[in-house]
Amino acid sequence: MAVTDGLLLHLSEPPAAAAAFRTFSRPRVAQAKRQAQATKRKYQASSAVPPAKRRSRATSLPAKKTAAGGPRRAPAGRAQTVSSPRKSAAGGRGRNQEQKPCVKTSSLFKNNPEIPELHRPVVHQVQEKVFSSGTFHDLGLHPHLVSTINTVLNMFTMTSVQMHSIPALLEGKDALVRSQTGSGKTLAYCIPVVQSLQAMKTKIQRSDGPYALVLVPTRELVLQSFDTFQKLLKPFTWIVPGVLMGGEKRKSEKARLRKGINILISTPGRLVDHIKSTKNIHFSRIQWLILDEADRLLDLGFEKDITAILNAVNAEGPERQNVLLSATLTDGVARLADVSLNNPVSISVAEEGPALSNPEGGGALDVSAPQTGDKLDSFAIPEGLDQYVTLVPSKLRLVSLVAFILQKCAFAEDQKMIIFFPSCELVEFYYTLFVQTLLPRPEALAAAPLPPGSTQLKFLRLHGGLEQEERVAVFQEFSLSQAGILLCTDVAARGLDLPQVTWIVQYNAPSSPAEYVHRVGRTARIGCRGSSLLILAPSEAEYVNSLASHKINVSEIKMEDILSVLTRDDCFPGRQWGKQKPRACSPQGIRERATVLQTVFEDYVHSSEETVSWAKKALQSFIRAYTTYPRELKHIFHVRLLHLGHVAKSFGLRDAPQNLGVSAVKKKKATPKRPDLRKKMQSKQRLAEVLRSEYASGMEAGGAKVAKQSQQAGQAAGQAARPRPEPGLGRGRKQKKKRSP
Ligand SMILES: Nc1ncnc2c1ncn2[C@@H]1O[C@H](COP(=O)(O)OP(=O)(O)OP(=O)(O)O)[C@@H](O)[C@H]1O
Repeated sequence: MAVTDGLLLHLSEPPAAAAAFRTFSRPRVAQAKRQAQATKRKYQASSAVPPAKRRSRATSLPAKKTAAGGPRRAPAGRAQTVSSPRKSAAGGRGRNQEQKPCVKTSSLFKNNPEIPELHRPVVHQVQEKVFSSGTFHDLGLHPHLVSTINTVLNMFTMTSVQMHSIPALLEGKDALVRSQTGSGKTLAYCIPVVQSLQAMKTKIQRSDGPYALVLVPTRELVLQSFDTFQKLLKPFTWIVPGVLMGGEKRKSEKARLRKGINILISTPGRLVDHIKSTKNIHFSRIQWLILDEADRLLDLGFEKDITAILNAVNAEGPERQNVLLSATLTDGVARLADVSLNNPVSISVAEEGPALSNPEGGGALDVSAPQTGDKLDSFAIPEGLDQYVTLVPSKLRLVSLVAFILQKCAFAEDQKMIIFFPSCELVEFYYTLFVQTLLPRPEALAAAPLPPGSTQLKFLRLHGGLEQEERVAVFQEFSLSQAGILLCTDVAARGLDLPQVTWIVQYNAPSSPAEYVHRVGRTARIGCRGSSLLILAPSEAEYVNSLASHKINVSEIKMEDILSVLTRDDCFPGRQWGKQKPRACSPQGIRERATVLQTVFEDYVHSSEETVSWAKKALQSFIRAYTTYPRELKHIFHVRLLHLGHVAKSFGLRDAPQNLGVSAVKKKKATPKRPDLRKKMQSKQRLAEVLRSEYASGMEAGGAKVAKQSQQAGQAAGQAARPRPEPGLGRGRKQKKKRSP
């Protein structure tokens, strides 16, 4: 296994950060010449320090001793309580660095791969007009419902998707609804459901049980949809909405089901659990079946559960209306809908091309039979969304991310950023690392308050491995916050309506263009502006073309522009940057400070064996996630293309762990006779496992969920050869009496 270009420095004074600064500030004429000639970008130029191995022996000290001591800081607030290792370590905005006699730092800017020029094709994004010219008054709804929409929700004008969906659904049609993220699809189905149920001739009784069943992929979405129904139902108190979702006590859910729920909102896994184990659940009066985020619900991770639910509903239920909604209803879903819905209308607000004609009508409406083909492969992107990509060598990924956080959140007020990671373990790792190294201790803050114009960073994290209570608390805290940085998995990618998010950062590329669209769709909602940044390694640059083939346009931000914030002395208050001032914004100054920052992370990670092994596990999780990219993206994201030593740097590890790649290789050797089939199965199985664990029903026992999940994920590869369950909807359709999606 390749080892990173480690560099050992023996220093008594000044402290570690300053030491790194000095090391990297030597004049390098030869190098400058090389730089001028090279086709490489200037930030990849090597440092002229001697190779690590030549210098290391005499100066090496065990990593543990090199870490700065100091009292441990109690993290502020509930959401910052973490279970990860938290030994005293270097770092922390404001932490004293003076104790460090010796530090091993690394040449971040050496031996990096060339950053290619990004020739991105310019494509015309599909766009939609968010608002229509119609008002809720125009729909002929119950006057109390209209006044609730106006006074409680403070909404008057309909969005385009609402203007077209609500009348169609009120006419009793099945529908496939596709419109961009943040365009108001939730109300597009909630309003017709409430209008139709309140108008029933025989007044609904609570004990009647469910009339409407709404399925969504995550618990947060359950709560969000429930909240909307609750508000709309204010004047119609006899109609009772209720939720079933993982993480809650099954007993109390059973009691609620016994009392009666008329509009039942649930995640698939939890509902299946109740179908199997609860006597009081029945679907004999179901009139509405809504699948929000339908493409996610119908894909690999949920097939089985949805099949079980459809079988249960079809067995009992009368004729009902079915509605599928998503910003990314794909070809497969449309075909499926074509054969399984009853004469459905397809409502799509999207319009091809840059200009929006038909401003009066609320965007081009396509109410037709479900479409297939190219049109469905291109997803509408909110007009107010500015999308960026940056190419960053693996070694520099961590410092670049942190520089970006500092640039966007430390010097501007009211910045809300969501950062997507590929697994729970990665979220936990970076969350703890950032809380431990980037936040000032309270006593440091008291002694030296933040410089004027800079903002205290606040980190939160959300993923499927957290206890339900904490998930709800984090979701609410981030929703209500004016500012903050939410580190999360794709559990937050779908449907979440978190107000005023200004930046979406993707630390890894998502596994499909649809997931990309949903992730970036957490900002620029309902006509607002927002921005997104996708971080790619140089070897992953081609992903930009893949996005372009789905009509997604991204502009490049150069890594050096991101790193340049580090030359601000106030960007990392309390940190000793060294006695010399860096040459303002010079490439050399940027390199020095990036190295200082990297040293902070490496010191923390190498402060104990426990933290090292924790970082290794996070790295392992990253690699595991990397193997789950689908076949069509494997030529871009293949684990063999990763330089593990360089990737290790982005986990604060100085060297690549020796045995990490081996497991993957070993598994390949245990190949059955059909490698083509086996490979396909393996990656699909892994993806399914990841999805299942991420969107789990929450029925598993409480306790150390994060640890349990990582263990499960660890087993996923071992289960790779297990046959995939039968595709659920096909089976469901055969067994169904009438119609089902
Ligand atoms: N007619 C309207 N006028 C003003 N605001 C609205 C209107 N309809 C919905 N909204 C608001 O727009 C935001 C986005 O709505 P919603 O979450 O339903 O979008 P969505 O299309 O379901 O997005 P996603 O595809 O991401 O799930 C919400 O805050 C909602 O309250």
